Amino acid sequence: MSEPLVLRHPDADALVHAVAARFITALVDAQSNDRVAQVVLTGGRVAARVYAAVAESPARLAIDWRRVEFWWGDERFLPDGDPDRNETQARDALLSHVDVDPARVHPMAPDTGQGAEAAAAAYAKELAAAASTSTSTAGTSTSAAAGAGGDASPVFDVLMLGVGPDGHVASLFPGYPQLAVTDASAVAVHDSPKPPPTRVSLTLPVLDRAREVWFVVSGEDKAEAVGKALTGGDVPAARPKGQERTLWLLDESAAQQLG
Ligand SMILES: O=C(O)[C@H](O)[C@@H](O)[C@H](O)[C@H](O)COP(=O)(O)O
Repeated sequence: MSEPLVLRHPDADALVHAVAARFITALVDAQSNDRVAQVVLTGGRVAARVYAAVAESPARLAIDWRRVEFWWGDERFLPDGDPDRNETQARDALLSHVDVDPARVHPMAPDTGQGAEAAAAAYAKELAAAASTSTSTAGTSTSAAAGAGGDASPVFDVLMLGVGPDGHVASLFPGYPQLAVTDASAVAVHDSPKPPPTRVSLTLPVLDRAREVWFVVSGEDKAEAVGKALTGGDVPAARPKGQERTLWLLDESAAQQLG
């Protein structure tokens, strides 16, 4: 597990474009090792700006988008196409603008009446299936990472996370039971303090399975959560760590409690 590296940016615009450049470079680097790049997207306003900046960057053409596997760290459990879904946001800002392989885009299921628990179980199976087919041979993704229980998943190259003012990441909220789940890769969340109330989220063991975990945070309303997370405070954002790197990518507003 890697210790956090904090990178500060003058303002939100600089942060968004620096993260977009880093995202593009990370995908190019992963593909230069003859691997399918595995990325986990997040929701939220900052993430949407990063995706749009990637879509606008001429450097995006350096990526073979058909050899990028897209996952989500969490999803708002809403009907398909709902503008508040993280999938809708990512498709509108980025995925619809580059030549992705639809078979390599793995959204969490929308609300079709089956319940969030079924959606979480289905995603866990999808992650496990991807883990079982991941090999180190050329042209496919990285070696799998089998979890202790039902939390197998591929090894992700980049896992992006936003952070809430309460220190939540993905849809893992302070004091919620999902933080303690270690025998499943995805869980349903009910009564979320951040609307909508029902969500699906990856669990902490899976978030830790990324080579790099990136916290992308902007705004003074996040400063307290950032300060707590980086000083061992009891917030969910203090927990995820990358296997190789853990980056806190902040604008000065979000970093103001770091001194
Ligand atoms: O579904 C969600 O809402 C996100 O996954 C959530 O974890 C988000 O990343 C943070 O709440 C930050 O959101 P903002 O960037 O909009 O503040």
